[in-house]
Amino acid sequence: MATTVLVHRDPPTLAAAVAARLVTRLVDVQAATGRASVVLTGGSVGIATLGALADMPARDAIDWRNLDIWWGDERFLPLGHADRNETQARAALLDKVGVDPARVHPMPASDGPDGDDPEAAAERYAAELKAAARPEDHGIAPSFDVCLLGVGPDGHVASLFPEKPALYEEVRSVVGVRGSPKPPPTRISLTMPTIRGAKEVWFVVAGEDKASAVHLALSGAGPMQIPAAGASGRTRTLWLLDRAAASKLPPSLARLASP
Ligand SMILES: O=C1O[C@H](COP(=O)(O)O)[C@@H](O)[C@H](O)[C@H]1O
Repeated sequence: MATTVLVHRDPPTLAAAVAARLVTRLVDVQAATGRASVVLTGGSVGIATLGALADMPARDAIDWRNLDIWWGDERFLPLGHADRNETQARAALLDKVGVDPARVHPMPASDGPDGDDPEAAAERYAAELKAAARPEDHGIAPSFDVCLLGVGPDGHVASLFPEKPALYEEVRSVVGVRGSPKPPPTRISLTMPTIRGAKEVWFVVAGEDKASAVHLALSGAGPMQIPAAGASGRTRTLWLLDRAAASKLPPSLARLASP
């Protein structure tokens, strides 16, 4: 499995580069198979990437109606809440392109059918993933074509935080998370085995406050301390960084993509 680190000048350049890369990858997969799937991330650079994609004429090359859209994690809040990753993704991109609503798979909200019960909501999402998994996926969730992941300053990915029980989950594809160190405290997250089932994992990370976590993840830190260290794609893992996030990496590891 190949790991590549690419460094871009600044957050807007990074967001535009990831958006362009996403167009190419999804178009290629759709040309080969007629469909594609992507897992979205929330967070600053994750949403900026969706905004950059919305602004890009090349977005029309994607067959939006044959794209399944999933989320890596969600803040467990009422539907339409401004802090939900879903709300932000819809505003930045999904409301502007011709997605098939049946193929957009938001994680449940805290005012949904399971009420304020994140574990039940996680089970509901797990059932949706299982129903979408095909025999060739060899698992209880689809083998996503691209899984986008932000990384927190503490090294968290999705809503898998250092040393928290969700990180140790080996069986379930989705878990409810309580007591998140980053607000809001209640969340839903894909588990590490589900993330690792993706064909490609792309970390998208900007900012100096992430530099230590990025360095530790890429220099052999344990995944219980730095969750990002435990996430990888089955065929490819890409670290897409801005200069500040890459500032603690040895030059031998990081290739400057936009000088
Ligand atoms: O809360 C979350 O944070 C992480 C990282 O966000 P960032 O703003 O530090 O880039 C994000 O990946 C996750 O989806 C989100 O729920």
